[in-house]
Amino acid sequence: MLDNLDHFKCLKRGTAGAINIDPLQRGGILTPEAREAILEWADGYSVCDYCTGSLEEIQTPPIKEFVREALPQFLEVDEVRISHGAREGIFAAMHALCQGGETVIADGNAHYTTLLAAELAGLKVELVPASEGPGYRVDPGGYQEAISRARGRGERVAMAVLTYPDGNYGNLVDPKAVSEICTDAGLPLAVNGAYSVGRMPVSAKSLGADVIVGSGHKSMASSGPIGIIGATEELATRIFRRSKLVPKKELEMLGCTLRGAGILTMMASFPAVVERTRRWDEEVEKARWFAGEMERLGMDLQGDQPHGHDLMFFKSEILYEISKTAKKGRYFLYRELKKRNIFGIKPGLTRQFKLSSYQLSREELETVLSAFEEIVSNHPKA
Ligand SMILES: Cc1ncc(COP(=O)(O)O)c(C=O)c1O
Repeated sequence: MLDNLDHFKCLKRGTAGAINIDPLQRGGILTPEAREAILEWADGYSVCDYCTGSLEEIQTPPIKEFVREALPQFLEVDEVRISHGAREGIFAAMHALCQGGETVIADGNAHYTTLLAAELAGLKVELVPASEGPGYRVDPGGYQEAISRARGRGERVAMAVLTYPDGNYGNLVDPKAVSEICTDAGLPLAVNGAYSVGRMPVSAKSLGADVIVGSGHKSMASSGPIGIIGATEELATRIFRRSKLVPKKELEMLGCTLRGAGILTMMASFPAVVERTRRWDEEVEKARWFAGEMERLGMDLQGDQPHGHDLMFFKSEILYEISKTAKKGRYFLYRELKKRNIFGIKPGLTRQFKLSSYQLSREELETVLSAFEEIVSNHPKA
C-alpha cells in the first residue's frame, strides 16, 4: 500500500460548474475573498505568527476585532468564541452549564448532534415531540409540558435547546415563545442556529437566546470545520471560564480552537455574509416560488406552509413510482440529475429528499425545475 500512493497527489472533486442543491453545502460555499484567504493561510498553524496567548487575542490577522467586536455586534450577544462547529458549541454549553445526570429539553426535530452532545455530557434528554407530517411542527407550549414531565419524574432540568430552523424540514419555531417558557422555568435557552446564523438576520437578544451557536461551514461561507458560540455575559463567564492550570487558556475551548485557514475564510467572507443576511426576504420568496413549481410537478413540500426557509423537504411518490421500473432503480434520480450537471440529492433517494435554493439564481433554479420536469415526463410510471 505505501509504495503506491500517487493517486493521493492530485485529488479532484469533480463538481466544478455544477449546480449544487445540497442544503448542507449551499451556505458554506466560499466567497472569492475566502478562496484567496485559504491559499494565503493554508499552512498548519498559520494564525499563530503573532500569538499572544489565546486565539481571540490575536491582532495580526485581526481575529481579536472579529471575535470580540464584529461577531458580538452581528449576533447581538455579549460574548462570542470560535468553535469547530455547531455541535461543539452545543456540547460546550451543555458541558459547562449542566451537571451529569441532569436533563436537557430539546425539540423533536433537533439534530442528532444535540443528542450526542447531551449523551457525551452525561445528560438525559426530554424531547418536545413534533406533530405528524406534513407539518412536523413543534409547538412552543410543548416545552412547558416537557419540563413538567421531566420534573414530575424528579429529574433536575438544566437547560433547553431549540433548533432554529431544524435541519430536516426548515421549520422555524417561535423562539421568543420558547424563551419565555424557559425564563419562567429558570432555564437557559440555547438556540442552534446552524441553518440560520449567516443566512438570515439573527439577534440572540431578539430571539431570547441565552446561548447561540452557528455553523461556519453550513451557513457562513467558511471552510470547515468551524462554528461560533455566543452567550450572555452571565453564562459566558461559565462557558468560557479559564483553566486553573493554564490561566491564559479557556478550558471548554481546550485553549485555542481554529488554528489555521478556517477562521480566515470566515473573516474574509464576513462582509458578504453580513450583506446577504439583509437580503433574506428574497431568499424566502425564491424558496416559496421554487416549492410551488415543484408541487406543480407532483412533489409535496413538507414542513411549514408557507415555507420560511431555503431548506426544503419534499415527498415524491411520483419519482418513487418511476424508480420501480427505471434503469438503475432508485439511483435513477441521482444519475439523471448528474447527467444535467445538478448534484446534491443523495444517491438512492426518490421518495423523499431535501434540497436548498439558497443563493441560487432564478435561472439556475429554472434549470433544476426543467430537469425535474423532463425526468418526470420522460419516464413511464410503474
Ligand atoms: C440543524 C443542525 N444542527 C447542527 C448541525 C451540525 O453542524 P456542525 O457540522 O457545524 O456541527 C447540523 C448539520 O447538518 C444541522 O443540520
